Amino acid sequence: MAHGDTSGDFEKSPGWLDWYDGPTMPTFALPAGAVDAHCHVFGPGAEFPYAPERKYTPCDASAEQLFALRDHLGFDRNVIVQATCHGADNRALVDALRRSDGRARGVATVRRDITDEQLAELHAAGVRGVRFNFVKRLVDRVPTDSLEEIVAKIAPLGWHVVIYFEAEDLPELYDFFSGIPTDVVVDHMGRPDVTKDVDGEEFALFLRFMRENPNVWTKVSCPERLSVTGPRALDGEQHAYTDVVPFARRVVEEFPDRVLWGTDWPHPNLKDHMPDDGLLVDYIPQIATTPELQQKLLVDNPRRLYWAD
Ligand SMILES: O=C(O)c1cc(C(=O)O)oc(=O)c1
Repeated sequence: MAHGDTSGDFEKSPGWLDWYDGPTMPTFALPAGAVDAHCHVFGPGAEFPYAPERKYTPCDASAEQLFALRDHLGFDRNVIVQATCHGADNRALVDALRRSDGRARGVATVRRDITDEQLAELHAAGVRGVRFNFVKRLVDRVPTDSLEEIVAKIAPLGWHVVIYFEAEDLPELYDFFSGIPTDVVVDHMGRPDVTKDVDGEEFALFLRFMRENPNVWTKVSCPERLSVTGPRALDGEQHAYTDVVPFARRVVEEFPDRVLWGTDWPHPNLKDHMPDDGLLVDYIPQIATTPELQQKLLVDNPRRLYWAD
């Protein structure tokens, strides 16, 4: 079956862009032990059905395909994040973790009625966090009292909370986020609008959020999602997404010990192009400009958060 097919009874959402087949070999040599700290598996749908409440149906993207990409790009490990198309059914994630020989950790999505036994099973598989999603096109909003109940259950395991939201929603969510007692990891820098000034009010609020809350980390990932003017990581482009660079570089330089990076493979819901993941790796030295910063971003930080034990 071609990689873009979706199996089982599933048909991809109209306009779906499949992940890039045959990525180039990156020019940037990743440091030994580098972690791709944000990626997903999708299905395969015939084995691990997509959730009824999903807002999109992707192409399949299996654990084997993810691990092949890991090896091709030169990563040592993955952090696999539960994608919203699987809802709170973590079977595909758990299966991928179990096949990884300890080289993958996971972030799950759970409901408030999750039991301690189920959490222990997820922990044994390699899950180390839960994801709370506030992006309206991806999920229906879960009330904060449910989320607080989940935090109380996962905190004793030493897990953290991954949050995904858009910059315009940070003012409303600021106090709730600041009250989370565990480590917190923000997906994709809180999705700044990069057409705005990096010194402007919107990004200043995000930087203040990180400054005021030393338990907050962020992924400086997804330039391909945030970029408006590009250029795109395609056709050999070594300096892609220059409009996102000032934002990511600012965060890496101010918070070098609380940043992570991931490919976001297989890049759900991109509308205008699918990046060449090899060239996406070549974006990294634009935002982490010294070997010391690269070592923290790609090796030391993710290992501290996900492989402390
Ligand atoms: O922006 C997105 O569409 C997106 C979706 C998901 C997901 O569906 O889980 O995850 C991401 O990291 C990004």
